[in-house]
Amino acid sequence: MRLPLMERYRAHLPVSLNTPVVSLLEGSTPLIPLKGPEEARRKGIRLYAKFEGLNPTGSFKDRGMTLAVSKAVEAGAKAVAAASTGNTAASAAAYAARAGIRAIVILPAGYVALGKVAQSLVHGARIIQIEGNFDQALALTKALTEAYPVALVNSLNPYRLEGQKTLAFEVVDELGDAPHYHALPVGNAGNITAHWMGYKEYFALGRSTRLPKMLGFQAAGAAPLVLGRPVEKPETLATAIRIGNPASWQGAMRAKEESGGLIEAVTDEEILLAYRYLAQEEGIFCEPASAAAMAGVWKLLREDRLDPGSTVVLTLTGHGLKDPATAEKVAKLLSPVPANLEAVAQAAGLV
Ligand SMILES: Cc1ncc(COP(=O)(O)O)c(/C=C/C(=O)C(=O)O)c1O
Repeated sequence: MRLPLMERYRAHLPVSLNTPVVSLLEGSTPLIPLKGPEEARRKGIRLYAKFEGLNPTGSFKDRGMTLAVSKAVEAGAKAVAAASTGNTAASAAAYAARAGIRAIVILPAGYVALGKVAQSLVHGARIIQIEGNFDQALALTKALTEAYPVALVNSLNPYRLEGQKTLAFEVVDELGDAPHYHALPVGNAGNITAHWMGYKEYFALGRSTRLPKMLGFQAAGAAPLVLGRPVEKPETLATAIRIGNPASWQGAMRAKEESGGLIEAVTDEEILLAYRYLAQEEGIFCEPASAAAMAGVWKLLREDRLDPGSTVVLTLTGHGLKDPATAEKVAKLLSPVPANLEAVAQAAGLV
């Protein structure tokens, strides 16, 4: 029987018997062994995809939201608010509906993928689109929750990171140890901060014999952590990580430095190649931002920067259905054909 995430890892979370469990049975996502590109196979490097697109709202955000909304309800909140590039909004909308409280989401107009807007709409969230980017949306949301009785559920809320650290627990529980490397995309940087928290906690408990090197990847047009300064006008087709001034900047730096890892940039072209590889060679449909992890690992493999025989886990953070428009950038839909066998066989390339 599948457990709510908060029950599976209750001993490691800031909850008590007074904490309601607002859950959609999130977590326990599959760790899928990849065939891996030739550059990995010839060095005996094993790749695994932690597919977070199979969470209830289709992204890793559910791990943090189950805890943040549960703790907000425990504190008597009647509404939660989040700025979002889309997935935090979708998750906040779903968990607020689950809890019977209101969700207010502030989105950068024109830069949120269709699937995520649909989710926030259908769950009944109050959607406010601003004429600005995510960083401005976050500043406004912080101001709103300071001025009115609304709980902030962005990753500035520590309960979000506490929930998201459970991904590391699941990887160690399943592999029997931590991987040598853990790769993931980085936008607002809550997730890399939370992954590192989880790995350190489990290592301190003796549940693993090693700590992984954290490999964070940003889109080249939205790479403040790579440049070492905020990016005023971040641009990338991976709209989930189109963020110029990460709220968890320090957490990301700690994860990189303490783990001996790295945070580097990948281009939109490399992201699309990885996005297509995962879908067409591995059968995994993730959203573009998630593919940045694959693009980054591929780059390190080409540059011979990963140890032979090592194990690499990639967090694929969101499902590809979130952003159907991007699918058309890697595959073209053929025009309709007459409804007869000859035309169909010809279009199928069989004659
Ligand atoms: C699919 C996907 N992949 C990667 C990230 C980056 O994680 P962080 O580095 O913890 O921000 C996001 C983040 C989305 C939001 O920040 C939001 O939804 O507001 C995402 O949706």
